[in-house]
Amino acid sequence: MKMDIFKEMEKHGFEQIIFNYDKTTGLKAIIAIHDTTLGPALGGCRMWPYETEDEALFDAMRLAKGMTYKCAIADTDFGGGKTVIIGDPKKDKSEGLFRALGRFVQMLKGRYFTGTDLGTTGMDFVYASRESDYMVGLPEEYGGSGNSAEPTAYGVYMGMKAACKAIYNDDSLIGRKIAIQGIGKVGSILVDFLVNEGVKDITVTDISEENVTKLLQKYPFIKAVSAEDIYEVDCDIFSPCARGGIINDETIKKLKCKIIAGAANNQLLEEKHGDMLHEMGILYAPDYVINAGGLIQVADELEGKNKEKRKERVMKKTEAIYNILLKIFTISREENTPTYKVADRLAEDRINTIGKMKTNYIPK
Ligand SMILES: NC(=O)c1ccc[n+]([C@@H]2O[C@H](COP(=O)([O-])OP(=O)(O)OC[C@H]3O[C@@H](n4cnc5c(N)ncnc54)[C@H](O)[C@@H]3O)[C@@H](O)[C@H]2O)c1
Repeated sequence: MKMDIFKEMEKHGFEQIIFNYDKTTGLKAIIAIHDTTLGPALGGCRMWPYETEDEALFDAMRLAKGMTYKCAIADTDFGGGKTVIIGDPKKDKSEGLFRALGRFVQMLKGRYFTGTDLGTTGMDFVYASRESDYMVGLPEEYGGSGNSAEPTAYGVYMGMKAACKAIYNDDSLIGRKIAIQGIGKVGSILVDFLVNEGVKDITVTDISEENVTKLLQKYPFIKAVSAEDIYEVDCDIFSPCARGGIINDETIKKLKCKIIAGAANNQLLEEKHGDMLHEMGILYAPDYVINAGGLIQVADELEGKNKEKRKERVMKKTEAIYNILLKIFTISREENTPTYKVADRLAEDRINTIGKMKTNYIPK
């Protein structure tokens, strides 16, 4: 069935969707701009061999809307946007393709900033930045803020502490049992933070044996289980740091944790799974709140403040995830409402308040 684009835009409050085709390179890219009430739209560029155009458009829209909420709750002055390139990142990349993308983004004159996401790398955007002033998250040697995994992992670590504060009235993680799904860029740094605090009972899984071996060489006391067994690990905190959609009808029955706090985007397959977690008494740290560390770094890069102090400043801002989550957990308990719904409401409240405030007339 073909998607009714304007109906979907109306339903989800979209401002603009741009279809970009470059005759020379064959670039096919969709830029979705969801909401720019707080400021220019911000959101990465994904490259994926989508089977249909509808699938690509749906992904761009879903991710762009998610960015609006993420930017709002993380206290940044940016809106939500996303780009998807239809193509195979292993075969279809070229200098021309990304420079063509850069030119299309440049045409938007700063309404939208983009950078890496699934299937794209910092170097792709070094090409794009030759044609555009609106690329972010470039490698540090090219003046960008570089890898965002560290602030993301730090935010997840702070989020775990906030969740323990809410449940045990103690934010120390020492003595807690923690199970981590995915020990890639974010998961492996998260382990460093945990070990550094003194957490001993850590169980991990990864479909990459190489990643598991590397981590166990570094920390021989860590346990590893198969990818299927991670859900059933008896733990205080389950931390999804691999892929989305992993809280679903199948896995939810297996969970033995009290808290879900991880970096993966779109952890709930459907909203109903957030309701189910709430009913089961499992405290869910909404994904776009707890994993906002990377976004906070990119937003800081765009604000263009003193580069030398960037890391310090970004980590400090990321620490605020602790307080935002505590607020969400408190409201959720007081109003008996699932945490994901509370997070959405707080994000919408901020957009509405700042949006209305901006209507006050200032003479030129
Ligand atoms: N990197 C960031 O700054 C950032 C920011 C926000 C959100 N995220 C999200 O966090 C998650 C992790 O990001 P990353 O940068 O560490 O990615 P990554 O690709 O470096 O790591 C993901 C790891 O998960 C493993 N994995 C994949 N499927 C698995 C499965 N079914 N079971 C077990 N392991 C599996 C992979 O082998 C890999 O090691 C992703 O969902 C990403 O979208 C990342």
